[in-house]
Amino acid sequence: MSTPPIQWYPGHIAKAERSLLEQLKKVDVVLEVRDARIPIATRHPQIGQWLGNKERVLVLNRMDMIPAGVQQDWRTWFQKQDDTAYFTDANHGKGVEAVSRAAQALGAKMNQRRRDRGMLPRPVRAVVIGFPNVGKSALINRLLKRRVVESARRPGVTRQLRWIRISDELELLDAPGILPSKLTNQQAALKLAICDDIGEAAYDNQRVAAAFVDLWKELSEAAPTLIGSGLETRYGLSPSGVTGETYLAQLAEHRYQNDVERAARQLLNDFRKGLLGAVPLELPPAAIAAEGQGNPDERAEERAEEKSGEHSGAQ
Ligand SMILES: Nc1nc2c(ncn2[C@@H]2O[C@H](COP(=O)(O)OP(=O)(O)OP(=O)(O)O)[C@@H](O)[C@H]2O)c(=O)[nH]1
Repeated sequence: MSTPPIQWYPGHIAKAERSLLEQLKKVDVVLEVRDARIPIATRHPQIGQWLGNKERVLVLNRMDMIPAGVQQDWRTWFQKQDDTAYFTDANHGKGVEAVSRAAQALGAKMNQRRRDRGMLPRPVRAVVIGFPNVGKSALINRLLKRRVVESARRPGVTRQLRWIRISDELELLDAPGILPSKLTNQQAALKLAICDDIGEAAYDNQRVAAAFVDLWKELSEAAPTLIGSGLETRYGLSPSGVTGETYLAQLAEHRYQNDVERAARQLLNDFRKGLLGAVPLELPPAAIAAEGQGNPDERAEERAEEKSGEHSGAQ
């Protein structure tokens, strides 16, 4: 039997979960950050259970990495699930003010409840959580309007704990909570790996890059105008009619002296840097429907998965 494409280090996963649970104990509100390119895969299946009754604000970061029309379709899709998605570009501070206002509004609600019970109001305590590398530190720095947390390209750089006051109504833990990236859903895990949101895990670049091309093709068939022709434009090679594995071999032959590993790394890096265009790896049903294509069964499955997860915790 061949090895699975992604392998996690059990010690790292257990440690991430322990420190996340510690952080969650201290807060009233959770700012859950997901990657706008993969808003479904970056929803941890256990999130509802971890959040319990805590209020949460849903942030879809890296909005600059998907087309504006797809953002709008996701917004509508989340609204239909009785949820509100706040899109941000934490690198440039876009959309961050709205996230701050949403967290403070939840704080006002909390203080009303405190007053009703004869207690004094206090600032709401919040923490930013999400998978590795989704932009948590960048978002914290933007919320605080200064740099308190290291934001780096390598996953897994954030540590230690302090409260930082954003306003009279809101305090933030300066260290984000990192969601353990171990997922039983291999397709979702592959998307995390493609987007570099997987943290301390070992994976086979060539299998991940081939899976990326296969996914690209699948999405191109469902929504050609949204995915675009970034692969062909950048490498002079079209993925149509070949498997991801063959595409990678052709790319290696065409550009990298048959070095398939180098081709795989380059392909993944180019995507992660946005050099293949603003390409979403998951699409809301409306985006697919607008192009009159797609796989309705898969969409229904995604909807059901999101719904059951969002409602399993008392949110
Ligand atoms: N294009 C784009 N890049 C972003 C955005 N937000 C963060 N980044 C970049 O993504 C990388 C990771 O950002 P971080 O803020 O360190 O992510 P993190 O979630 O704190 O990462 P860990 O500490 O590894 O869990 C950095 O290179 C950021 O500059 C965004 O909205 N758009």
